[in-house]
Amino acid sequence: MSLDELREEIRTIDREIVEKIAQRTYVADTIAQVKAERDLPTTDEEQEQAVMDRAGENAERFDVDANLVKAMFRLLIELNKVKQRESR
Ligand SMILES: O=C(O)C(=O)C[C@]1(C(=O)O)C=C[C@@H](O)C=C1
Repeated sequence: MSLDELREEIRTIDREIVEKIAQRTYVADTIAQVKAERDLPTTDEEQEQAVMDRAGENAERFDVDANLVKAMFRLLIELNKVKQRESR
């Protein structure tokens, strides 16, 4: 494969990553609506721990750095919490 072809592959993957982040954010927005309707707090620490544990397991499964993957998920969770707080 040429350098251009490899970079084209990266370009496609990068777009897919952003698409998945958008999908995750959309679902989290929907969860936020449900929590607001039920007067539940925006933060659910047990759920956050479950997300982080899964992130670590999936990192191991796909042989990527667990700390890096967990840092990314921590950021995604924090972004959702900021959004959820703002929408109340
Ligand atoms: O599952 C929820 O309750 C969410 O709001 C989603 C989410 C997440 O991004 O995974 C965000 C904030 C919560 O503290 C826990 C998890």
